[in-house]
Amino acid sequence: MLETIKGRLVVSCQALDHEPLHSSFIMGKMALAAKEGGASGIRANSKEDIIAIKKEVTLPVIGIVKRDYDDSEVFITATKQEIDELLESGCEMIALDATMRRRPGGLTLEELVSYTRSKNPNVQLMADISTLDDAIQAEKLGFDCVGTTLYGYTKETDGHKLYDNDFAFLKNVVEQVSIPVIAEGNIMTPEMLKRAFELGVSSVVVGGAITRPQQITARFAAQLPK
Ligand SMILES: CC(=O)N[C@H](C=O)[C@@H](O)[C@H](O)[C@H](O)COP(=O)(O)O
Repeated sequence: MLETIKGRLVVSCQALDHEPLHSSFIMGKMALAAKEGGASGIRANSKEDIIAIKKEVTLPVIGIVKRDYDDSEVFITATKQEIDELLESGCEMIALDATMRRRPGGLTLEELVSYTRSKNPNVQLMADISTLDDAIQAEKLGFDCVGTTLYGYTKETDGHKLYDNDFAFLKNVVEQVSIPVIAEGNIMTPEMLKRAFELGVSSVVVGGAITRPQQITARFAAQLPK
């Protein structure tokens, strides 16, 4: 999958159960629309959505399962259960939280990587990181790529946006790791996508700016005359 999406756009088609477009059928059509618009890959949440998406497009899928656990802040592909669901979904790549935060049940990231590799060595692994240390650790653990997905979404990075200071964090990650870097998180415009590629990323994931109408509407509404 990494080769297929190199230099290309991945569209994240996700709507959680509290969002208006929450529906596997709708996410399938969203993926079809993204493909027609030029997407070379899809990022999707849950086995059900991935199966529905694969009925609509042949594009490769980065799969996650978002699930909250009482004993951990980790919610993206946190345990073996989510890995098993994604392996059943047929997605080409699995993305998992690769921060250093405690996982549910005390499972380590290394254990989860080994588990996944042992179950299906052909599925590529994407590390959703929030810090440079996460990225360096992910490379050491054998991830196929890192994504800046959680930058700004952890206690340590709260309040930051990927594009801050002309993508300073992204530049740092690209410089410090030798595996492909995928820019993901608050890529709001085509110009930002272009800038991310200029900084040397392998691919860019865009979600809300394309697939969350409530978010897009709010950005327009914010410009209404007072
Ligand atoms: C923090 C978190 O849960 N991010 C999720 C990761 O899968 C998605 O909700 C994002 O939409 C995706 O990362 C793309 O980012 P953006 O929607 O900003 O283009």
